[in-house]
Amino acid sequence: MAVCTVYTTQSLNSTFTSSTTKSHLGFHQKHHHHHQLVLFSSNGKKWWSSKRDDQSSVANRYVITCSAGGQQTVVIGLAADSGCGKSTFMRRLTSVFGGAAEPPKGGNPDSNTLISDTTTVICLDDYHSLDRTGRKEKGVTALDPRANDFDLMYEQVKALKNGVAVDKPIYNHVTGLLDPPELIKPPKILVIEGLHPMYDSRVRDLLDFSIYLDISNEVKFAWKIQRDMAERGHSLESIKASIEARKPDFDAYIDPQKQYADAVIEVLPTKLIPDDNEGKVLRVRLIMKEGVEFFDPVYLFDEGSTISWIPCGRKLTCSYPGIKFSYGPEIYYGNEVSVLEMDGQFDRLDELIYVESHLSNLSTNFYGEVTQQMLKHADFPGSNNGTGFFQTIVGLKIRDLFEQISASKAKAPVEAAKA
Ligand SMILES: Nc1ncnc2c1ncn2[C@@H]1O[C@H](COP(=O)(O)OP(=O)(O)OP(=O)(O)O)[C@@H](O)[C@H]1O
Ligand SMILES: O=C(CO)[C@H](O)[C@H](O)COP(=O)(O)O
Repeated sequence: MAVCTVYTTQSLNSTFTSSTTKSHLGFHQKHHHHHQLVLFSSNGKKWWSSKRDDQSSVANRYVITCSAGGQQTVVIGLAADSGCGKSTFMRRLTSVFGGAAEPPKGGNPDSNTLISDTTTVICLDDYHSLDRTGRKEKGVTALDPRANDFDLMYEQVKALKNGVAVDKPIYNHVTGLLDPPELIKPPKILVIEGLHPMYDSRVRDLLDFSIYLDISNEVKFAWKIQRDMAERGHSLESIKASIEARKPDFDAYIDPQKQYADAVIEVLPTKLIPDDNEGKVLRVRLIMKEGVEFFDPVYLFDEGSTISWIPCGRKLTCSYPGIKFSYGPEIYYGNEVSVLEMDGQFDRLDELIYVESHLSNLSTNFYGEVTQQMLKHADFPGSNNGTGFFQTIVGLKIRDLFEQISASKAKAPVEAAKA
């Protein structure tokens, strides 16, 4: 991997590691008078230079192309409304790769970024262009595209995908302000999580795989109450008001992204208890798009058939209201999908191996890996139902996708380094 250092003609600005053929660096600097940027390799040789892109809406933006050879970052998008389980999902995903995910060492304590050996998770809230006061003054919510900088999001995700580090802004959820940027180096896997990973078509096209967590209104409300009332001391009225205030923009800008997702985890109230309004028992559907490169949907018993399965009995302990699985082909937003559904909850996680052994295409490295992951994180929310089960399965599919993409890149001829 080649190491490049970026200088302007005047002063040193940032260092980045490049591991790509054809990297593009979107460079953003506020106080800069010279209009040329020169990129040097680690041995001091001039690598490439670029004039300022005066057509760009962002001041002093430079686009640099350099050749260095090597592997690309795999980019995963995870979309969901706030409080819908993205952080929990991320913890399950990074655990599949081993090693803990932590905020950047020695950086801003309010950073939203999580880094582990293989993955870096960035939160798209960091691309809010309006801070809390700005949004209030303009009367827009954070879900409104006008409160977000999609140009910068696109430039930076593209740069990272091409192996170039970026100075990413930080939205501080404690103060509601935009903090000074943090350096993000290109990881093996970049996860962009937040409200709008699939909203802008340019960003969407950079994604190697996309996931939408679709939590039905009833369930979202139950979770919000549990967290914001119990853990954050909010009143029931204020929680209701905040959900209502967000709903029009959620419906307009967030929800439509699910049509683009390669996998959707849909969380609904159970059908096993008539007129249930407690929201404790869940019916969860894993909707998997057919024909996605490097992604083979999971199936139950027989691929492409329609199956209904009640596994409760001798090998799986079920208390009221039991567990019901379904599987089959469907059409979702005009696309062919396979849907695996689980209604109900597990009593004993160790018995999950019985269910796991009836599923195929799980992309496990060994027999029982899903069950092992579930047991490892038994204390995470959703571990006794389809939310945790399907999140774990999607985590394994992402690992498989990453391995397949890496293997296909390794086979491709490597372009010679330019320096
Ligand atoms: N699968 C689940 N089952 C039950 N409750 C859940 C589940 N996932 C999340 N929750 C509830 O929702 C809360 C928020 O979860 P999490 O922090 O993972 O969401 P988030 O989308 O990252 O939230 P935010 O964007 O606000 O940080 C949890 O504290 C928990 O109360
Ligand atoms: O929808 C959200 C995504 O997390 C937040 O509400 C948004 O980022 C604004 O944050 P805050 O409420 O802390 O100002």
